[in-house]
Amino acid sequence: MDRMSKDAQAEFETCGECAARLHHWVEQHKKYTSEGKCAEYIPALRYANQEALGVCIIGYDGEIIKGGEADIVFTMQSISKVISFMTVCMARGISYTLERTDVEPTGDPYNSIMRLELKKPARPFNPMINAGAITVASFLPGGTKEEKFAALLDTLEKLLGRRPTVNEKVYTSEKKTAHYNFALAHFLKAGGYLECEVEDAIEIYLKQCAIEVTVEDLAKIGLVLACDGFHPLTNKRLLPLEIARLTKAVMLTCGMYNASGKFAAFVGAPSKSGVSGGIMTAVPPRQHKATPFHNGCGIGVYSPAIDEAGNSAAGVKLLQHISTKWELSVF
Ligand SMILES: NC(=O)CC[C@H](N)C(=O)O
Repeated sequence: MDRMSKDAQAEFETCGECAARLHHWVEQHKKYTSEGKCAEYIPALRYANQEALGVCIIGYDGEIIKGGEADIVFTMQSISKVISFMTVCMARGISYTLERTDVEPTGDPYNSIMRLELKKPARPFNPMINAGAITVASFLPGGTKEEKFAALLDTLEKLLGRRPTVNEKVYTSEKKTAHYNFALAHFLKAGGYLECEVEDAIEIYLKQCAIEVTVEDLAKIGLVLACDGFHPLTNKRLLPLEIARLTKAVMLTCGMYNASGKFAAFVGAPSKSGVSGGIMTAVPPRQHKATPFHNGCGIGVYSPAIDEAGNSAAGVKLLQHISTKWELSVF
């Protein structure tokens, strides 16, 4: 018999009830946007609506629910690191990729340069921090920066069913102020961890950060990861099983930067955030058959006011609430 507590049974809801509940939770959590601030170091991001909060959940059977400002288009920023990592793993193999970036959490801010100096050889700690992501971007398959970036778009097109666009304004605005990222790239180049020139690696990396998505797009990718790379609605395998698993492990341990431990403890689902305020979450199937989305789901959240670690302030709080109520934790 399923492990079905009375509480869990009481929580059983139809999709319509879930949607109503989600809508209510979004309204309740809007107040937490005041605990964060829009990223200002990328000039174009500071004009986002600081009070926005939107969410989309897509379940295994294609059921989709949304709440709040769910139609806003925003840039992926660091969430794109998941896509580039998977693309390089698929094109070049897992061991080749892991020789160039480890999968260990750092506990440092995402743009920290410190460990590239402290450890020799200066292999980046993981692909979810900027150092690792710039290395990974340089190793995307292709002989030119255009081919490399196209390879990343190919993966996204497979996952989303459309080829996403780049927000040129965000890209050029970040490029002007990307001093940290250039510094990281020079260190990486000196240590032999870039396949292309510094300028090209930064161009690919910043362009991937400026790819435009919605919360529904993030939920779609989250769902495929939740299902170990298999798309439950089209019955197609989009990512190899071992790459989907590896990616989820890296998301869980490193995806929320130096708040990854707390996020694992209180939300407990592989997730990746970006400084524009997006969070992509993959919720694998769970034992508690009486809870909504127990067959797994993908979640996309957007709320641009971010906390000190660079994670969406209200987004994290909302995910924590949903996880507690619907038992989303993998632990
Ligand atoms: N945390 C993030 O989303 C960082 C991405 C951003 N483009 C940067 O490199 O700084």
